Order: sequence, then C-alpha cells, then structure tokens
Amino acid sequence: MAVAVADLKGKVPPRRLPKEELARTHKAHLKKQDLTPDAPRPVKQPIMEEAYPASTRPIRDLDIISLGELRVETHHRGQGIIVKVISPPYIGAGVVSIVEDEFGNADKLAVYNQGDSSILSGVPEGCIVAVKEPYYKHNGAENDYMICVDHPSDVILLRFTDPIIPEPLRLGPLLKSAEDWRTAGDKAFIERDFPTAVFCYTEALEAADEKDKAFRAPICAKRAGTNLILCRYDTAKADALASRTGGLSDWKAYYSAGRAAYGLCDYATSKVHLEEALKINPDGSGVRREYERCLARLREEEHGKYDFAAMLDAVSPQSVHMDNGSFLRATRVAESKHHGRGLFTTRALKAGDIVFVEKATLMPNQYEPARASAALYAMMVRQLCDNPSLAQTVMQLYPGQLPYDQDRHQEQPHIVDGVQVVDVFAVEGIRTKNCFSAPLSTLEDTKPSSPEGRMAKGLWAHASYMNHSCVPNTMRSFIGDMLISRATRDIAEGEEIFQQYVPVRALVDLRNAQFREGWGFECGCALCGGERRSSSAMLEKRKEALQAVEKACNKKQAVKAGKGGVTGIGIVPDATIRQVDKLMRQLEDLHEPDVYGDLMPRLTLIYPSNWLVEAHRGRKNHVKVIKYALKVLRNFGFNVPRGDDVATTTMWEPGQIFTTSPTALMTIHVVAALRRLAGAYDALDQREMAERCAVAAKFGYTMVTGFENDLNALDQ
Ligand SMILES: C[S@@+](CC[C@H](N)C(=O)[O-])C[C@H]1O[C@@H](n2cnc3c(N)ncnc32)[C@H](O)[C@@H]1O
Repeated sequence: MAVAVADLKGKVPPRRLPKEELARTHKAHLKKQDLTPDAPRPVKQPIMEEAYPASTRPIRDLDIISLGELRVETHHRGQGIIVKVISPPYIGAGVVSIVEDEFGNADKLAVYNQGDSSILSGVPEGCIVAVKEPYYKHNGAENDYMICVDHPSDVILLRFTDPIIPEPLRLGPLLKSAEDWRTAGDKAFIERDFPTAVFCYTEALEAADEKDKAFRAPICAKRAGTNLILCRYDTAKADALASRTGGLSDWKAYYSAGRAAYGLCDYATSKVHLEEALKINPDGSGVRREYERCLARLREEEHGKYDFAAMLDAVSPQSVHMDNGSFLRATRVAESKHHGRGLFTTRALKAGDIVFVEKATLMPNQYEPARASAALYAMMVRQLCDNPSLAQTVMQLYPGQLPYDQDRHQEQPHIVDGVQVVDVFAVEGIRTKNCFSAPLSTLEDTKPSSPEGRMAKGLWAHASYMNHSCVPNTMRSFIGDMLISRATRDIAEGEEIFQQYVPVRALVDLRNAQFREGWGFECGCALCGGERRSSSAMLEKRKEALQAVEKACNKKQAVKAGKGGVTGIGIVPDATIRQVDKLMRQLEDLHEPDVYGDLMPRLTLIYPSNWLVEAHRGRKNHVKVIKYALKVLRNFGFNVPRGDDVATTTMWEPGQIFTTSPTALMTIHVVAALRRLAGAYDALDQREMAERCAVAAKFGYTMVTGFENDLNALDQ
C-alpha cells in the first residue's frame, strides 16, 4: 500500500527505486534529450514560499551521511553527502544525474542554477561532488525521490585527491603529472571547453611544485586568459598578477589584470595595471588602446559628460552593453527617513541637470517580456558566483522579507570551500525589489510607432538605493544598459532624490495596493499623504466620477495616451465634448482645495483634460486647446496660469514651470501638452509664446529621453 507523502516528511523512505531502475529510466530520458546546442536553457526561478538559506558552512564542518539516511522533504542542516556521479547528465532547467555513495546506494541529484562557466553546469560523469545541507524531495511518483540543489554554492566539485573522499569512491589521480594536467587544459582550451580548461589548469597548479615559478607562471597566465573569456574577472585578475615573474614579459600579466579590472568596471585599478604594462612595453599598441579607453571611462566617471547621440548610434538589439563609465559623484547613499537607505545629492542641482548616469551592474540582452525576468535572475546568479566582488555589491541591496536572516552587509566576499556563497532566494528577492525595466532606448520608446512592451530587465546597483515617490524629483531614461537620471526640478545639496518605480495610478488606494504588493510599502509622498486626508466617501465619489468621464471619452475613439504622449482623436461631436467637459468639471469639484491647493497633482483629471485637448485640436479650436493643455499641466502639478482668457495666458513663462512647481509630476504627457500649446499659440499668431512653449517642451523632452532630442520624434 502506498504511504502518503505527508506521513513521510522528515522520515527515511521505506523504499526507494533501486539503482538499476534509476539508471534505466535515466537512460530513457537521455535518449529523448534534445541536445540542440543553441536552444535556450529553461530557468528554474525560485518559489519564494519555499525559501531556505544557502549553506555557509565548510564541508569539513558537516557530518557526512549516506544516501540511505536522507529524510523526505527535509533540509539536512549540519549534514552533507559525498557522492560519485555515475551517469551522463540530463540537462533541462537543471542537471539531473544518478549518483552513488560509498555504500553503493544510488539516488537522483538535481542541480540548478549553475552557470555555463562552471564545470558543474554539466555535472560530468565520474566527478565526485559534495552536497552541503541537502534537501531531499519527493518527486511525484511512488518511491521516487531526488536530492535538490537550488543554491549553486551548496554543491562542491571535489578534487580527485581530496582526502575527504571516502576510500571506496577514490579513483586515484586521473592524470599522472602536473604536465599532463597542463596538456589536458590546453586541449580543453583549444576545444573551447573553457570550464574544463580552468579545472585542468587548477589541477596542474595543485600537482606542481609550489616553488617552481617557471612552470607555474605560464599556467597562471593561461588560466587568467581563460577566466577572462568566461567573464570571471576577479579570478582572472588574481591569476594575471600571479603570473608575474619580474621579467620583461610581465607587461602581459599587467595587461590581463587591467582588462579584468575593466571588466569589473573598476577603471581606477585598470588604469594602474595598464600603466605598469606601458612602463615595461611602451610601444604596445594594444595596451595603449586599452589605456586610452580606460582614461575615457575615468573622465566620464569624473565629469559626467557623455556623447549621448553617439551612444544612441552604437546601440542596437544585438549590442546593448555600452562601453561607458558611470557618473555617480553628485549622489551618495545615506540613511533615509522613508526607508532604510536612500540616495542623496552631494551638490545642488538644477532642473534638467544630470543627477547620475549608471552602467547596468547586470542586464541581459533579452527584450522578450516573457523571458526578461528569468534571464536577469539567471545572469545575476551566474555572475555573482563568478565574481565575488560583484556579489558583495549586489548582496547588500534590499532583498525584501526573507523567512530567515541573511548576512547582507559583508565586509568581504563570502567564500566558503573556495566558492562564493550565493543564496538564490536572496538573489530573487533583490531582483524583484530592485530591478528596472528598460527599453532599448527611451527616445525610440517615446515614438508612437515603437512596439509596446519590448523591455529588458536590469539591475543598476547605485540607482537601487533610490526610494520611490509618486511626485519624484528625478526621472530615468535609458540608452542600452546606461541609465540616465535627470532632475525634474531644482534639488538642494543633501536632499534625498526619488524616482517613480512605475508610472503611478491615478487613484491613491489603487497605486498604494500596487506598492504594497510589489515592494511592501505604503507611499508617504506629499501626494499620497495629502490624498489620504480625503474622506473615503470622497475617494469613492472620485472613483465613480472618473469612471463616468472615462466612459464618456471612450464612447468616441479613446485618446491614445500611451508612450508617445497624446495623439489625435479626429473630429468629435460637440455634444460629446460638452458631456466630457461637464463630467470633468464635476470631477474637478471633487478635489478639496485644502488637500490639493493650487499645485498638488490631480491625477484623475489628466485623462479627460488630455482628451479635451485632442478633441479641440481636431476641431482647430486653438483657444480651447490652450485652455485644456494648461489644465493638463495644472493637473500634473505645474504652476501655470488659470482661466479661459488667452490674453492672460500670454503673460507667463513656460520655461519656469520646472522650477516653480515643488510637487509636480514630470512625464512625456507634459512634453506633449507643451507642444500642443506651442502649436495653438502659433495658429493664433502668438509667435513668441509658441516659441517659449516649444523651448520648454524641448527642455522637458531632454528630461524624458535623457538628452537633447528633436521633438518631431514624437510624430514618428
Ligand atoms: C530599491 S529598494 C530602495 C532602497 C532601500 N530603501 C534600501 O534601504 O536599500 C526598494 C525598497 O525600499 C522601500 N521603499 C522605497 N520607497 C519607499 C517609500 N517611499 N516609503 C517606504 N519605503 C520605501 C521598500 O521597502 C522597497 O521594497
């Protein structure tokens, strides 16, 4: 009779599939395996409800148990297993292999989240691995269980000579000498099997005499080069420096170390190494080129000056990783009164100024919405395993609530048993709380013709310290993997800077539900704080009034208020316009003066006021276009003239709205409204006002797209 799985939790199963049956089924799976080399490997994203911490204990501190002692649905804290892999791998979202312990017990081992740079991404047959604090899982079918490894640092590839390996599993050295391992490494390198090459070079170094510098140095150099190819920059740098002999060829060691530091975006260190290389080899044109490139990055870091137009030219769907440095020095991380840490200015900034420009810490070139999140997660895990210094930066970011304590503020990389500890649940928490969606370029994305939703997901570690506000003082834009943050109003030195995590919903309760759900906070910005003072009866009335006015607008063609701002809606009957106007006035009356005053944004009114701009534009009623475009600006919280009289509306300076509106919300729709104003003033022969509005629109468009651009892009 089958035993209920729930009854087995925490117990050794009474029966497991015998080794022969495991091997037979595995073979059948292997036969069906699709080994198309370029097919994207599915990613097993962690389920946060099942979160458990990565092992942080060295294998030598754990009690080694046999497979026969594994208990179902249990994390074996304080225990570990050592097993030999006795089957080829089945490669899917993870790698499934059959393993055997020293007593001849066999089981299935599923290893997830190993990157391609690791030899364990394929868990080769014959290798001996230790699994630290394993989880033993019921696999669905009767008597079918599996050891599941989510955290990549929980499985360790043991060296064949490691004394921890029990006698029956010992193979003895596979190759006889350090020279043999070096040759095997060279062969693997030529075959482009880089993880195996690194493994063999490591074995060669372990087998070689510690004092034999002449033998060791070239192997270190080869391992450095291989690690550079694998983007394992920390070890590449260490290997490169270890390959120095004090001779003339040391320029190569410094050159490789410089390139590795460049790969880590540590341009100051890169410069130091490249200067050493140039001292030895002043004529090396490759080194000189690399050095010049490094100096250009340092200038960007120092001055924040970029050729954005050239960057835009360089970006393409195939090439999104820009060769640029990050300008971060106008901001710094400090404690925030809103939550944890925040970003603060180190100098006063003017509206429109660059606040910071940051190259993505990690951003995969994946713009398919269905794949973008998984691609970022997989990249984070892989790169963090491969580069401990990067792990140190990323693991300090806010991970949200995990069911266990996680040591985030590490002074040093957390390396145990020679590998960086990577907790995949913490990584996933960090991803969800800190990542941004990024179009290939914001400029392209503002064009009405650009396709919807083509966004990559990325992580910008510095920007991650920014807290949210619904009426923020900065806005972000993208060119490839570069994030550009600009001030939307004047910001004093030492002021906290905020951004909108997502475009905010008009109704205070709906948008806060989204913040609670996505990020676990209630927004305390001026707008949310103010709107919470409205009675719930008033909130309800506004909701109903908004629905009524939206319904009236949508009776005719909806205003396309999408990415490119508002686009035309053709000729709308007078009666509809009158009805929308009336409903909008009713909605306006539901905004209490003591909550909204003259300048607090009234987000529910933006859609109908935009609609009325377009409706009057369709009828060439320029006076009304001006009236409603001014309302759009007012509803975003900008300080603009009130009233219907066009004469009074010639008495204002559109360029100043960005400096006189302390709680305004800057969006592409503001640019669109300024543009409509320019068009209407022009049609009314008020050239100077038209020009001023056009200049203000262009200024706003710089904030939106990150750099100066022609407004005509909005018509494409
Ligand atoms: C990207 S992090 C921002 C940096 C974070 N404050 C820290 O200490 O690392 C996002 C998290 O910050 C918090 N947060 C952001 N904006 C907030 C706000 N306006 N009020 C309260 N908490 C906020 C939320 O917990 C959110 O999940």
